[in-house]
Amino acid sequence: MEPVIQLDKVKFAWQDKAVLNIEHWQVEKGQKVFLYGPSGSGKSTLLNLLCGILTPQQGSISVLTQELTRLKAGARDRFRARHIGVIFQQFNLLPYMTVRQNIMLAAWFGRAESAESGHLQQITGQLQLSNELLERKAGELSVGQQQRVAVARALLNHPEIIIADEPTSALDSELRDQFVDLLLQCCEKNQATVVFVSHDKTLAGHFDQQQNLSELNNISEEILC
Ligand SMILES: Nc1ncnc2c1ncn2[C@@H]1O[C@H](COP(=O)(O)OP(=O)(O)OP(=O)(O)O)[C@@H](O)[C@H]1O
Repeated sequence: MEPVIQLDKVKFAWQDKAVLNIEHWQVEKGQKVFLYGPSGSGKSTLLNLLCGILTPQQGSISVLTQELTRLKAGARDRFRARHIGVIFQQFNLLPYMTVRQNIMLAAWFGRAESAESGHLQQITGQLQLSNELLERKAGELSVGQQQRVAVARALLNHPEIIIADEPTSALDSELRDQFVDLLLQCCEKNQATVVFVSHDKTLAGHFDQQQNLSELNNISEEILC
């Protein structure tokens, strides 16, 4: 199996506070990884490193065989736009824009075919987003609808990797399970590898691999807290 994400000897500190020290970690193509750990253990920091939003002070982060630490900030942004779909905790939708406009924002930096309307229809169909809903302002949607829009935007460029940071925390447990099922089904159809972060260990069973960040990270929890 080929790794789509590989970290070696990665060290990251916020100012002088060490947060991550990871000897080796890899995620293989098509894997659906549930990454968990206590609050403050560095989950969001790790996701930001995988996306190239942050860079480590030491070590190597290879994504789809591209060494991210060798790219300048602009090149990392372009790489993320083409290859990684990110779903943020707060969804980051623009409330005054329509659902269609919010989703199509991803096409701006992405692949040319993402801007084709047939492609948009295919993604919105998978996520049960109706044509009527596409024309509504994002700020008028329920949390569950916003979540599906955030997934549609993340999938629009057919990314090889989906990274999701606690996207279920605002939902009750039944909706949470439904959302994770739908997300994983869509990722499967699009053959995307998934790294999903959550505190909520009841979701772990949906995934084929569980990774406790505290076991991966060679920094003691007393230092982190
Ligand atoms: N922008 C920042 N500046 C300084 N320190 C930061 C910053 N962001 C995070 N940290 C610190 O880094 C550590 C890890 O934070 P991080 O947000 O990655 O943890 P987390 O596991 O995602 O937490 P949570 O589950 O609560 O979201 C914490 O000690 C936090 O205070």
